[in-house]
Amino acid sequence: MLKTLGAQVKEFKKASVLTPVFMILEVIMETVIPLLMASIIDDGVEKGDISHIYAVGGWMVAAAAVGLFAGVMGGKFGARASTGFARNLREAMFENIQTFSFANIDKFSTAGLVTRLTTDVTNMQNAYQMILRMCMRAPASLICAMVMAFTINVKLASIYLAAVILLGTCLFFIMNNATKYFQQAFPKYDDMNASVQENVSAIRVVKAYVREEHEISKFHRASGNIYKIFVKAERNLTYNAPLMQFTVYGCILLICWLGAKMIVGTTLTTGELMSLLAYCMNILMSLMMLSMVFVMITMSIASARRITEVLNEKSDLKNPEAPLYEVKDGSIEFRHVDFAYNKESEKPVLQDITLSIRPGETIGIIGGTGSAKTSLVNLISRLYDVTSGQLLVGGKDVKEYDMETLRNEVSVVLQKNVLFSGTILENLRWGNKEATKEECMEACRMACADEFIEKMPEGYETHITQGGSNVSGGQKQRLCIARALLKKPKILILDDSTSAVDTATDSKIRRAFKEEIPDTTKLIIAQRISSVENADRVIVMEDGRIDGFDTPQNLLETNAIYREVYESQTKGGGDFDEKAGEE
Ligand SMILES: Nc1ncnc2c1ncn2[C@@H]1O[C@H](COP(=O)(O)OP(=O)(O)OP(=O)(O)O)[C@@H](O)[C@H]1O
Repeated sequence: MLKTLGAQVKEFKKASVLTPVFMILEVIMETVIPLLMASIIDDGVEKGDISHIYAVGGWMVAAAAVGLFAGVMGGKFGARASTGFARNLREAMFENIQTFSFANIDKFSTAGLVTRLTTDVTNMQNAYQMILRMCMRAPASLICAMVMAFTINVKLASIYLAAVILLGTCLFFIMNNATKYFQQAFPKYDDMNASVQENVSAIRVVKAYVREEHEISKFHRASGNIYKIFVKAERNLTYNAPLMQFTVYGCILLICWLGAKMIVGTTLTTGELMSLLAYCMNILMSLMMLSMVFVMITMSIASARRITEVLNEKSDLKNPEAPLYEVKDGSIEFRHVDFAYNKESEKPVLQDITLSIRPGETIGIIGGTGSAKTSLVNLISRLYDVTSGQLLVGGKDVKEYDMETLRNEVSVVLQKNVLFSGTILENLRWGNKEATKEECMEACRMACADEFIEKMPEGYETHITQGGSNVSGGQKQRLCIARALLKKPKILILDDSTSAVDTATDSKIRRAFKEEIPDTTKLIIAQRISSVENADRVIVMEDGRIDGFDTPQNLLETNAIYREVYESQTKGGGDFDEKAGEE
């Protein structure tokens, strides 16, 4: 953990070293000042020596100025190192997250990653700043003040020692108890962020189902859990300040009482008594600082652990050592492929899949909900790896390709497609940043997106809001298809990507594919039989297995599921699940 986090501080090594150095310099000045003050009182004020007051007073001002300078510089370097550390952590985490496979993301959950990138990093930033500024300063100040107190008067200094031991022990138990609660708060932040994220991304569904009250109470629960934890933690911390004050005043009273007696007995001077009182404050302030550092460190351990988990997470999809950078063609072959999301699960989602697809073929894939159609196509671009068996693209195992090369050749229009905030043109160029406007328009024409884009007042410069909420479902799907086409892939996968497009436009798109990208292998997952009936062959999926793989005409004669769905949809117009479920 330390090695991983240490790598992110390297850049700020100088600032990380200079901060404690300046803080110690500040402590030295803080220790010297009461001594000078004692000299002013004993040798200047009491003896009426004005020149001594001026001379020592000058040194005192100089020491205070050096202390001020050291404090400011320490603060400045500390802030630079801690904010830089936080920036590096955020960026390193974000970069590593970009390498994550779907399985890695599933492991952490999106909300969990957001909390780690925000709350946990801020926590580490505060802790690091505190550590740099206080970790050396507080013990140094405590030790210096204690040594000075003992040099002045052993008897009175022993009172400090007793107070430090007593107060230190109390603070340790209080802070330890509070920290326990602080550590519990982070997983609760994950829950709250998950609730916010889910609500915001599904706000339309929430409104459509009038579930605002339900969502509010769900959020209140998540937020309330954090509140409860903090109340418990803070309840512990409320003892700190009164306990400190009580000890400080107690010590001052005792020192004044005993000190006054000693002054009368001439075993102590007034100046020494004043320095002792100043050291009393230094000692107790250092204790307070140490207890805060203790809380920050223990709290940050939980965050550090959560951040390190993300930084050390390696994508379970590895690029081969000597990768292939060229995919020969769009042929696909599954050889006895099994696949499970959870390796420990008893039954794989895909079982013994064996099939072969020729380059340029149009393959329809149909099957009931959960029959593993998406899981099947996700393996082709290595969004997940097969659990057993082998998957070949262009005659080579997908694991032999450079991942970027493979994914550039396999274009997937996901079921849950996403548009980003930006113009239509910018969104299209996500598929290929080099694409000219003409190429974008050509792709839109093929995806039948040109008609509605040209009707928009700003055409291709129309701004899309986040998530594509200002375009209709069908328009969004067509834009996503155009974006996928711009990659000019050897394999194009449409995962239920025309479900919101009317049947006439759907067939127009498929015709354009056949005529204009004949060499591209097309895999079309669909619920509508009309979307696959002109395919070269159709895969019928049933419960993670292939129930049939043939031309639509042959399937009509040989495959009961296909025939039933065909008949029900052409005669009755129902969808796949309704009819398959009636079997
Ligand atoms: N990320 C995941 N983690 C664990 N299980 C998953 C995951 N995604 C899908 N599954 C499970 O795998 C099975 C197949 O899901 P898949 O999405 O491949 O089916 P599908 O045929 O595409 O369904 P649909 O037509 O509804 O999209 C389902 O039982 C589903 O619960």
